[in-house]
Amino acid sequence: MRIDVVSLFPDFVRQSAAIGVVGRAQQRELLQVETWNPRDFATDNYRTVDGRPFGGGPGMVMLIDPLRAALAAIREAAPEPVHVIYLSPQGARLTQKKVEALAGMPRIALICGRYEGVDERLIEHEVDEELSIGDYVLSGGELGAAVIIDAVGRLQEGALNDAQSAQQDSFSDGLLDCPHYTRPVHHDVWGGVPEVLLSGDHAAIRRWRRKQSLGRTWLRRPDLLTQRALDDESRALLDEFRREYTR
Ligand SMILES: Cc1cccc(C(=O)NCC2(NC(=O)c3cccc4nocc34)CCCC2)c1
Repeated sequence: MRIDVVSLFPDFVRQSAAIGVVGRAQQRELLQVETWNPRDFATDNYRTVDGRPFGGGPGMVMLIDPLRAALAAIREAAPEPVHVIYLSPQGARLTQKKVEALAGMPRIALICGRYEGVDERLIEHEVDEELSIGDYVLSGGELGAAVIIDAVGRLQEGALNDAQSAQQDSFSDGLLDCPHYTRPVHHDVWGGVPEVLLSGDHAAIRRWRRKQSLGRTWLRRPDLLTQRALDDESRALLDEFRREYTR
């Protein structure tokens, strides 16, 4: 999969995609991330990329033409069609379901806003969808691009090892993770590790972890539970957790 990113801060995007799982996916050519700076497509001597907003008011708006020229260069760089995403607080909230859809595409382009954003006509004529990583104020869309690159990159076939795949699967079935513990078995200040994890009874451990995931999801993110049906075993485990919890 190829991801092209349009950003005034290409180094940030490139460096964040060069580490860890995504960095290795790039080295193994499971993923290709290219960055494009609109400033390189500005035609005036000052390499202008922003303009004053019509209607007045504070701040600047990113100009259409440098962005449009960068997108044209992106399209020309490879034959496959490009799905163009503008990272924006006005976008639909990014979900794992959306990430999985994007991960199956041959190419996506990510446009990162700065200043007050981009000229609306660029969005109307060049953008296929707007996506948001959350409801808070950011300085630019680059963190959104980094999130998409990571979430989509790790889903490329062969990118994850078994441990990482297991972690991926646990959230992918829509639940929060269970608690994790490591040595020491007894900590002088914080006590011990749940006995079942030391028992070697792998069926009981699996059951305990599933019950913890269900219980923590119920306690902390009940909204995630309404989005998915639970099979009989999970329903029984959650009921058991809830009975113990309210005791
Ligand atoms: C709730 C709210 C209301 C109004 C403005 C803003 C705001 O933060 N405006 C600033 C910009 N924000 C983002 O790009 C951005 C922000 C948040 C999530 C995102 N997911 O992708 C890109 C995202 C837009 C132009 C430059 C940065 C936020």
